[in-house]
Amino acid sequence: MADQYAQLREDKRPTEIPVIRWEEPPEGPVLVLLDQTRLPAEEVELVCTDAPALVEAIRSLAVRGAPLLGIAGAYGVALAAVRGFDVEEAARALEGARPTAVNLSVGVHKASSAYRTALTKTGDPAAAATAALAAARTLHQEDAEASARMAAHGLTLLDELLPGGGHRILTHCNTGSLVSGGEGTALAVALAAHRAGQLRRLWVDETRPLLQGARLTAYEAARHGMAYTLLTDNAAGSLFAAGEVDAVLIGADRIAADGSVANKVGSYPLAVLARYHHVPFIVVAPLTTVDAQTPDGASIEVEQRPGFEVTEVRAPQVPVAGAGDGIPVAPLGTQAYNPAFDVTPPELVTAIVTEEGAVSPVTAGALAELCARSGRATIG
Ligand SMILES: CSC[C@@H](O)[C@@H](O)C(=O)COP(=O)(O)O
Repeated sequence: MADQYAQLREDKRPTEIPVIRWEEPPEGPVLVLLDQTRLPAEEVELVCTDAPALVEAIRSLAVRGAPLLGIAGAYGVALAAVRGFDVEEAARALEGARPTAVNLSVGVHKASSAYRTALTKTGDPAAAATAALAAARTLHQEDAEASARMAAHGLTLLDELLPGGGHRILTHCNTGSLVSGGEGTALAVALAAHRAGQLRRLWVDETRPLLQGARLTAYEAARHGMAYTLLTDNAAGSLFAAGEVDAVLIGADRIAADGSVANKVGSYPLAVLARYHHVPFIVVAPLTTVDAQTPDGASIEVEQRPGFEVTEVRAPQVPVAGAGDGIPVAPLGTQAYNPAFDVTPPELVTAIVTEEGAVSPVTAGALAELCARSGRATIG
């Protein structure tokens, strides 16, 4: 037990982290996921043979983070199609697995509409399943490309906003390779700054209650050799007050048409702190995260998670299970408030960086224009 993290301290493993892949063993196609609930203690893979297994993996956060949820949702539809299950039923279950990240429904819709179109055209379920899988693969590839472009645009923006270099960047939750077909969103920008010799320090919020910052972002930062320091979420205020933060970089689960940003709970307080301390607050997200159908922040559904995630703690090496399986840190029967996300209004966001460039200041019109320019005329 004492030395289970030794390898992580001296991490020399490749920086690329395989988080999701489609495999076709003789027993039939499967979706293989890196189980993120077990990180950083161990790298364990989960093999999904049907959509219900994937729905469970999504709910338990074995697979998580907005862009990856989209990719997983698309592969989940393909899995149901290839294995001959009811595709519409699988699509509904996958889409409903978590409510806030719009990418999940985008991914599910892309694969299921490819399936329906091919089925109408050919009448052949096998050809339709092939089309659904192709749509999932395309989304996976497009996300990798978007990730690289966001990193480049984000780095340019940082250079403009902070011309002196030597950035000290604060980030929240996990937004790297673990959530993406590529190197992620906000963390991809920090990584680009690191590679350019511009990152002095990555401040990593631990991100209570499920510790995506401590378990996952620190894990990724260590693998990349970034200079990082972990802090408790409530230490951020004193860090700003000490003048130690040059910029905040976060991802997003859903961006409403007015530019309101839903992201991991704790993002909004960081935006307030950043405004008070005159520090840029930058959101990095692919255009698949912009949701034209949701007009404003108040219309975003925020996922409420079970109270035991707050009233108990558990070690990452213990598989996630239900209430009562962790170590209690509150009296039995304590009620917990456990929203998974919060919403930051557009006026607190300095810029939204997408694969098509940055929007700053953040307005409904500027976002709509960016989406229209990219061919995603879904806004408005
Ligand atoms: C690019 S990732 C952006 C968000 O999905 C990320 O910051 C986040 O909040 C993830 O939450 P999670 O509950 O771990 O899925």
